[in-house]
Amino acid sequence: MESISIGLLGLGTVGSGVVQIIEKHQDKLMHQVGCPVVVKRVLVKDADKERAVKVDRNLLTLNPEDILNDADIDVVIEVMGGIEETRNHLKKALDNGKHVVTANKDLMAVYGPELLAAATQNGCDLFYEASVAGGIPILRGLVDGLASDRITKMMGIVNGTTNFILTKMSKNGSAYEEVLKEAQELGYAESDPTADVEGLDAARKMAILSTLGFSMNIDLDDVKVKGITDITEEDLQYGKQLGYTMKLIGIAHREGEKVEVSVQPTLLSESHPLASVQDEYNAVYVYGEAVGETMFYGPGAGSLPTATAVVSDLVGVMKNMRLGVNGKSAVAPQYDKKLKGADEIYSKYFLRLHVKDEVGTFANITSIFSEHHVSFEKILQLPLKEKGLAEIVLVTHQASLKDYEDILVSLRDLPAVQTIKSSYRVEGSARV
Ligand SMILES: NC(=O)C1=CN([C@@H]2O[C@H](COP(=O)(O)OP(=O)(O)OC[C@H]3O[C@@H](n4cnc5c(N)ncnc54)[C@H](OP(=O)(O)O)[C@@H]3O)[C@@H](O)[C@H]2O)C=CC1
Ligand SMILES: N[C@@H](CC=O)C(=O)O
Ligand code: NA
Repeated sequence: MESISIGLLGLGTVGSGVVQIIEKHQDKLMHQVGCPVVVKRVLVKDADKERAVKVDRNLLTLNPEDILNDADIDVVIEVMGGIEETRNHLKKALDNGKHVVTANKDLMAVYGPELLAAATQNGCDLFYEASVAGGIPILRGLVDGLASDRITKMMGIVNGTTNFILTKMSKNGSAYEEVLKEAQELGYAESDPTADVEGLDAARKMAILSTLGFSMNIDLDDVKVKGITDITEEDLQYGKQLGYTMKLIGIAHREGEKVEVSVQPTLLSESHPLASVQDEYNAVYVYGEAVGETMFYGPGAGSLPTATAVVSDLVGVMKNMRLGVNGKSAVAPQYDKKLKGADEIYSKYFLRLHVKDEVGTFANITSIFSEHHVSFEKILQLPLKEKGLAEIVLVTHQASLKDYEDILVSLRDLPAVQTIKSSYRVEGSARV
């Protein structure tokens, strides 16, 4: 091969990083694959836009066909985002025999199986390491590093924006809106940050992780999702008081043939290794039957960290090109999808209530829990400024999601309960 020609879809935060790494690490790329890597065309929306990296204007195009139909382009790198239009672009690239590297978890969570099948049919590679946990090589870690093991549980902080927000709110008492704006300015957030803060970005990544980790086609719709927009300062403070730290955690748990996949704000024991993951950093805690506990840690967002994963995938494609084995690495899921029911999902829960401070309130509340065979790890009752009201904060022992949801229904019907202020899943045991 004289050189490898790249067509780049997008030249934003990640695309700019890709160009920088290809330029600055050209010697390492050449040493590994035996030929230079050349960015031949770059798709953008606005050719006159100021950019983080200098690119010859003659390389820029507003027409994706200039890349998708260019016979000289070997690999399409997609870092433009979006779903439907981008799906069509990548399908066309694969049908035209071009290998694809993408960072697009929105796309892979919804159309991953379809595009992977198209890649195999066309003898092309489709790699997407950057789509989950940015620069952390978690997908290769699962597919290659832990290929011999059966994964039982994965717990991940897989969204850098929300981890950055929760870190600043918890450590500095910063205001949510102010920190979200800072995350956007730093290039961590999606173009529409709703995907970050409502948990959808993390859910997409958990769907991709679970599909690979459990070898089961987990769709985005299978992932129960809640974001961070309802978290209050009181919740953060009570969590700290009880020995927990608030994180947006993706949980994927397999018991026998059945799995549960969810994303929610979670009070995590301060002693859990994930509790130390700060700012835009991500981490995925993987439990395997044979390997035991492992943790993959690193920057989950940002231009160069994410671009590192993208260009590393490009090296993987180029190595396969040299060996003539492109399009052969995708392994179809081994197991039929079987999801746990609410009566099979167990966790501890944090609950904060405002109640009437009168005789019998506490007894009525605790009897609802005992009717569902749910006991308590910790309970606090404190008076409120509002006359005649008190605040009850409790952490349950392990309870099924079904029992806990039934308890919440009964509490809402109890006259003594004025408001259910907040409820969170709890992972790990707090300090005594
Ligand atoms: N930012 C991060 O830390 C991470 C991002 N990702 C993923 O990487 C992808 C890119 O993210 P990011 O770089 O942050 O996004 P940006 O918004 O910074 O960049 C998107 C780029 O794509 C171009 N583009 C977007 N839509 C079109 C279109 N319809 N036609 C032509 N060009 C288009 C834009 O052009 P123009 O510049 O002219 O506007 C821009 O150059 C996304 O899928 C994201 O989810 C994954 C991991 C981390
Ligand atoms: N917006 C995402 C970017 C990386 O996937 C995040 O905050 O993690
Ligand atoms: Na990754």
